[in-house]
Amino acid sequence: MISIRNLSKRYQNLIIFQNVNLEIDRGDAVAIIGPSGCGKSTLLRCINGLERPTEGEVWFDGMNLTNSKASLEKIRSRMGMVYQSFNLFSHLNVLENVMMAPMVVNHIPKQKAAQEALEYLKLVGLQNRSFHMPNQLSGGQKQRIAIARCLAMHPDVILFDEPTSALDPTMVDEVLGVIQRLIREKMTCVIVTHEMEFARKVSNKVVYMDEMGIYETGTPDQIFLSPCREKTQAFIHKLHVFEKNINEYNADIYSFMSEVRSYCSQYGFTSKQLNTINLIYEELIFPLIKNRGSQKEINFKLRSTSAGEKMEIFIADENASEDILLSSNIDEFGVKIIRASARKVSSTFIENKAVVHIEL
Ligand SMILES: Nc1ncnc2c1ncn2[C@@H]1O[C@H](COP(=O)(O)OP(=O)(O)OP(=O)(O)O)[C@@H](O)[C@H]1O
Repeated sequence: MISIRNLSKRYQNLIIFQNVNLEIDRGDAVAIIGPSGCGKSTLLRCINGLERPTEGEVWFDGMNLTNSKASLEKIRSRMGMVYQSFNLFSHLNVLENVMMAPMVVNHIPKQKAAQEALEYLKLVGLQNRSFHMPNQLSGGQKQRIAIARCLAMHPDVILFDEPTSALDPTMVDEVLGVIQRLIREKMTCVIVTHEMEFARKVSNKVVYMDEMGIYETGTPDQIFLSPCREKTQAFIHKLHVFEKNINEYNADIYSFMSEVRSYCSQYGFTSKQLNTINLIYEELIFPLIKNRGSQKEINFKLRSTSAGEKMEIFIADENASEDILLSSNIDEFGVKIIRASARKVSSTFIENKAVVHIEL
């Protein structure tokens, strides 16, 4: 239905995303998630032609939207958009807000437009507010009116741009409930959202954006239960990371431990865990650096979940083979103490680097 091909967007020298490819089929509910500022809303605006992509194409039912000959107005009427900020006409009542576009754009006679508008207001549970003005409604009600207004144009797909971000938390569910109903009724929906639980529950495709593009896509189970890539994992599990490249010039245990200590106190590490990190530095990292005899670095990464239930260390060395990291180059006794202090120690090879993984 919608095919996004090699789409890129830049503002002057600022690359927002590049080489985005995505297929959206009829009946899909696609959730677009990712950190703030990664370009989710910009991608949505490029899909419906509100924003012109720098490169690439968006195809909608066989029509190339990026081709200037395409009638954007005609296409937009089949592609509804619901914004964070509702965008209702403040001088029109609820019914008139919903009737407006069908009458003006599709030339539907007034009586028929009113009849249909009432149906859609009923669908979003607000038929008894038809003659209210927007300023008499709560945020959640305004957003449901915005959805009714969108439905009145009989769109083939609805793009939701953070539909609940501007709402008081008590009103989020009433709006998500309406969207969920549309999805159940097989309306094709693309939803940019920060509501992870909702995305997981209602979508059939999840797109995680990061690093100037689509970083990982999958089913909700793939993305939320077992994401493959590191940044997706960090985002989903709300991981905090402390990272440092250590070489022979900055291998100073006092400054290293002072940085680690301030990170650890922020994220609730125990003093026993802190002692283990100190030990790891002395018995594992420092001997490795000493034996390096070059300017090569060792990457140290401390990672923890926000709830503090998992705390891990990754030590990556691109020069060492897997076994060297944990045996021959370093003092066996030191490794034994580390093993005794940590929950789990293992080593693997990732992207040509030997990596020791220690769970504290
Ligand atoms: N007209 C513009 N000119 C320059 N930069 C822009 C413009 N519009 C957006 N940006 C930048 O593009 C980046 C992506 O913005 P966008 O709103 O698409 O991100 P987002 O992922 O939807 O963020 P959020 O989740 O916070 O809404 C941001 O850094 C933003 O500042």
